[in-house]
Amino acid sequence: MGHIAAVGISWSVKQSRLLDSVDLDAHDGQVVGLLGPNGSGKTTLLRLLAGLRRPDAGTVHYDDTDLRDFARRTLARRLAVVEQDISTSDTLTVRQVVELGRTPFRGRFDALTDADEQIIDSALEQADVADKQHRSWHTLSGGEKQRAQLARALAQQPREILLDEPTNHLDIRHQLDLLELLRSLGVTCVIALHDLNLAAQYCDHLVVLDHGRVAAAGRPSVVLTPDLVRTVYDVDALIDHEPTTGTIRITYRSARKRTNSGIGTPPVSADT
Ligand SMILES: Nc1ncnc2c1ncn2[C@@H]1O[C@H](COP(=O)(O)OP(=O)(O)OP(=O)(O)O)[C@@H](O)[C@H]1O
Repeated sequence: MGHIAAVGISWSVKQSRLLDSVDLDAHDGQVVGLLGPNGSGKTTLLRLLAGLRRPDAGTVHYDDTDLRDFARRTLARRLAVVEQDISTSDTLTVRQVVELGRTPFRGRFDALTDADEQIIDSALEQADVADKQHRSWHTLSGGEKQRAQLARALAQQPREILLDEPTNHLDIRHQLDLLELLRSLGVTCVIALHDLNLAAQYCDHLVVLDHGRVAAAGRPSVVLTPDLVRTVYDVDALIDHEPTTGTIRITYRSARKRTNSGIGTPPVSADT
């Protein structure tokens, strides 16, 4: 369960092609990082994977089922989406927001069951917002809202989760907590990320977009090369392995420094 396969996805607005023949494969329980500079097409691709937009070409399958064949409610019973723009009614409490995660499993006028309440309690705990559950949504900080949205997604007990930069408001402790939690769930995840080091540390597989095309895809150790970082991000980087864990480690160096002094070479003083 939980295989996402997108093949040959293209999408255009007016004359501009925002995605061009993009493939993305997320196997059961894999954490797939979606990387790329601002405007490279990450959010657009996630929206197409979520069925919020229809591709002009290509297909998306969840296990053996074409996304186009899912009833909305059936899809919502397996797929959770954590979007970047958090638009939730200000009048709700945090717990009420998280309760929304149970909507696909309830009749319109059904009360929450004890089992629902337990799932909600557990989601609030996992996302570390249990102590905020009775607060009004609008009183939360950006990072707390982001964690509460994660709790709502977890309350869906999804097989797959799509997350658009879920760590951008989080302090480092909560960034690590979130990625470790996602890894431990065994749920298939596609996560748009900007932090290449976190991607290297927590993702099984990476897809790097550049101007709407896949620039590279594969294991982090294969994908994250100085060449890739230079070509896609226009940044010079030193890439080595963290000595204790062996994880890929990226140290950024600006292109200007390289031009002046060369990578890894200290600037030459005028009087030497
Ligand atoms: N509806 C639209 N009409 C016109 N252009 C659009 C539309 N939606 C997205 N774009 C453009 O498509 C490109 C890709 O946008 P997208 O939001 O997918 O990028 P992203 O990789 O998620 O960027 P970021 O890292 O900044 O969040 C951008 O140049 C954006 O301006």
